[in-house]
Amino acid sequence: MAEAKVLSGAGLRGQVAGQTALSTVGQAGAGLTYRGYDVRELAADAQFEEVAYLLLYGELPTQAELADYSAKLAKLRDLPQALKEVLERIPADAHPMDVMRTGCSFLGNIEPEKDFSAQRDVTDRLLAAFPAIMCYWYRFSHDGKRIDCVTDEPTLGGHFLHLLHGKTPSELHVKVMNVSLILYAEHEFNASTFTARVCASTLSDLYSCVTAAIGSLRGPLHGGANEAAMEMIERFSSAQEAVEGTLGMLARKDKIMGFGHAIYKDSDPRNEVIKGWSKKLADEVGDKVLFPVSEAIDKTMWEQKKLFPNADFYHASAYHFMGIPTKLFTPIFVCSRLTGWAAHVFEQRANNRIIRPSAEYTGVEQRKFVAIERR
Ligand SMILES: CC(=O)SCCNC(=O)CCNC(=O)[C@H](O)C(C)(C)COP(=O)(O)OP(=O)(O)OC[C@H]1O[C@@H](n2cnc3c(N)ncnc32)[C@H](O)[C@@H]1OP(=O)(O)O
Ligand SMILES: O=C([O-])CC(=O)C(=O)O
Repeated sequence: MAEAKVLSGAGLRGQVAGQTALSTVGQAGAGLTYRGYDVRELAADAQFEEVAYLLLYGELPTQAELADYSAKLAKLRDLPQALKEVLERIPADAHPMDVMRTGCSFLGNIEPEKDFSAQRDVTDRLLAAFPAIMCYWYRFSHDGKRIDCVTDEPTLGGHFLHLLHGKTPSELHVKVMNVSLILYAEHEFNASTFTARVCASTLSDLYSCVTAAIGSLRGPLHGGANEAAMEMIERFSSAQEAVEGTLGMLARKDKIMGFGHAIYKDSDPRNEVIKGWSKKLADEVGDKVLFPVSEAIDKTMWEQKKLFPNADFYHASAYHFMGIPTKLFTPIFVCSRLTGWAAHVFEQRANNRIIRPSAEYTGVEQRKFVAIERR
């Protein structure tokens, strides 16, 4: 059974900043649960839409509820013309996380959350529209193509892959996208979720909370690590090179992206799941480099530093094997984590007090003002 990490020091580490009934992270036993369910069981047997429903509506749906929910999301996939026009103005070299931030924020202008009773409908709209926001911009700016934002794919993961590649995805790829969206959905008081809750605590609107959270997820110490991990893995052309390169990075005290965790002590339960799927995809494409390189880095990090891959590390190769461009990795995280962010906003609103911690002052003592001509 995994041991709990001793949490203390800067970054509010180990301090309880609020309550949640949504997930447990790093507790002995399961490691990660969503409303009491082990994430590994959800990833093995559930559909992402079921997990979204669980987080947003409180319980797993029945067959009929899931069918209604999936039909509701399918109807909300298309983008308003005004949003398409905004996306067309964003250059190809923009960062896709900035595109997601703008897309979310702009939708908040034209379809605002009028009052908090609309919070679930706004969330469902964003959940359905995010894949198209990402892919409409990507395909227009990179291929000069105005794609149809509606597909007949039954799942959000399949819908995303279809929009990106312009064709029906394979069953294996739909399965892996589904697993990935489940693994990334919720993670207690991580930096982006805490950002969303701070914003919610001022009684701001849901679009503002999500826009703020996207900004926090973008950084390489958080969601941006999946992209950064891919860039590192691609630098090596063999396992031997990867071992030498990793030793060099450690000697230079570089941060190795996709390793370590603020809460987990010796493993991230999401890693074994996505690593298994990455291996299946590696076999499917006949990969002889990326997966062995990833494993060599993984082994070296454990031997040298007792640092383990987090959820992001093997997501990099898994996404790559499905032909997803590296710069879209973190936006996929947004499509999934929206569910956790929104569920936390609902929780914060249901029992709110403005989040306003104190600071320890380290500046100069109080002193007399000196008029400008005497300075
Ligand atoms: C989905 C997610 O957001 S998962 C996180 C994704 N982020 C990454 O993968 C970025 C790389 N990892 C990191 O930067 C860190 O491990 C974080 C940000 C995830 C957690 O940070 P912390 O809670 O401060 O880490 P922790 O307290 O366990 O660090 C212990 C020591 O290991 C080092 N360390 C931790 N992770 C790494 C790493 N990936 N590479 C090299 N050294 C590391 C720290 O620098 C620290 O060393 P020190 O004591 O000499 O300062
Ligand atoms: O919990 C964290 O600090 C980061 C993380 O793994 C996540 O948000 O999924």
